[in-house]
Amino acid sequence: MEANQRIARISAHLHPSNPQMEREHAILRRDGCRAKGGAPGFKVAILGAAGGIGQPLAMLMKMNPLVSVLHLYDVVNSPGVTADISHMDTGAVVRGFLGQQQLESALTGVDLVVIPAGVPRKPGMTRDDLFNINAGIVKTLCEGIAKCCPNAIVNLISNPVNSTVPIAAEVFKKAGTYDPKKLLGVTMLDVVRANTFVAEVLGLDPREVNVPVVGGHAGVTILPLLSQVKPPCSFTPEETEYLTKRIQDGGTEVVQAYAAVKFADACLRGLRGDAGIVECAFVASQVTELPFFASKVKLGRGGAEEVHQLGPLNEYERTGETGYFGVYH
Ligand SMILES: NC(=O)C1=CN([C@@H]2O[C@H](COP(=O)(O)OP(=O)(O)OC[C@H]3O[C@@H](n4cnc5c(N)ncnc54)[C@H](O)[C@@H]3O)[C@@H](O)[C@H]2O)C=CC1
Ligand SMILES: O=C([O-])CC(=O)C(=O)O
Repeated sequence: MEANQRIARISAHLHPSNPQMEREHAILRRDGCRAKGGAPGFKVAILGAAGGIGQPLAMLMKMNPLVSVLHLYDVVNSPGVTADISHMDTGAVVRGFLGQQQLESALTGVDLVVIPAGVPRKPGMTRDDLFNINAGIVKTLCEGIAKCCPNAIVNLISNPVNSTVPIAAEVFKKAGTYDPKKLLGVTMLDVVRANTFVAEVLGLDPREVNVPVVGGHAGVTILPLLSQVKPPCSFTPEETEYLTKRIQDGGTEVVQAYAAVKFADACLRGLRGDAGIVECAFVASQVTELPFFASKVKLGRGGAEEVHQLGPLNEYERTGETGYFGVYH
């Protein structure tokens, strides 16, 4: 009973109609994106914030000094997650939003929207098996974005990324708000994995390794460019085969929020105007004949301001067993 009352009090506190929240909101509105007591920064919304990716992502974003306001939206459990995260003694002000009737409040005035909402894979499933459920979820969330924060940068994590990004593009086109530079599918996890696995093989610190990963975010569409690893190095055919397969299949080993945070942080540094921010992402692209493709992009105030060419590919990458690039020379 007591616990229930406490939960009710917490929920009331976190509800956007709570007077204290209203006051906080008013302060935030007056100061633009400067949070109460915090440094100037960006307003970020996480949609699906109570999930396996959403919760650690929320925690890590609360620790990011570029974030002044953090909105945590989910259809379940967001009040409890918000209470937890909001007690962290870092600058960002945290607000919780629960259920579709609060989606618009969660999105209003936001600079960056990160979307890990939707169902994850169970053993034996491919990412494509998630399409039926996640397509509808992403559509609804993107309709909210088109209405409430049409200029925000969108980091789309929900799988299958190869399909949810084109769906989001169609929603934005229909609403007349589509800016291809601002819609980015998160493939950073492929890069993070590639850096780690390549560093293991080379006996290096993963932080010193950079492996571009291009294509898409499922199975053979994930193509690590092992010929372009920095620092420059070479691999035996067996190592190439092992690393390519391990990077492609990494999603069945583990899922993690770290990569989502790393990518969101890169987007925020781009928004701030930092120079030389280049990361891989799944974006609208003319690099191949496919309409969306992951490759290196330069992140700036406008989002993915430049989509880089793939650079020279070796024989394996062009025509290797994955066959993915067989048609692109
Ligand atoms: N792009 C990438 O690198 C990665 C993508 N993923 C994908 O991210 C998604 C989430 O994965 P997990 O966090 O592990 O799943 P999860 O099931 O733990 O969390 C998903 C969250 O989304 C929420 N949700 C469901 N419908 C919603 C809606 N209409 N609006 C807002 N929130 C909603 C759920 O309540 C839940 O809290 C999956 O589709 C997964 O495949 C996961 C890891 C990496
Ligand atoms: O594999 C999954 O289902 C989640 C994901 O996208 C990844 O870990 O790369």
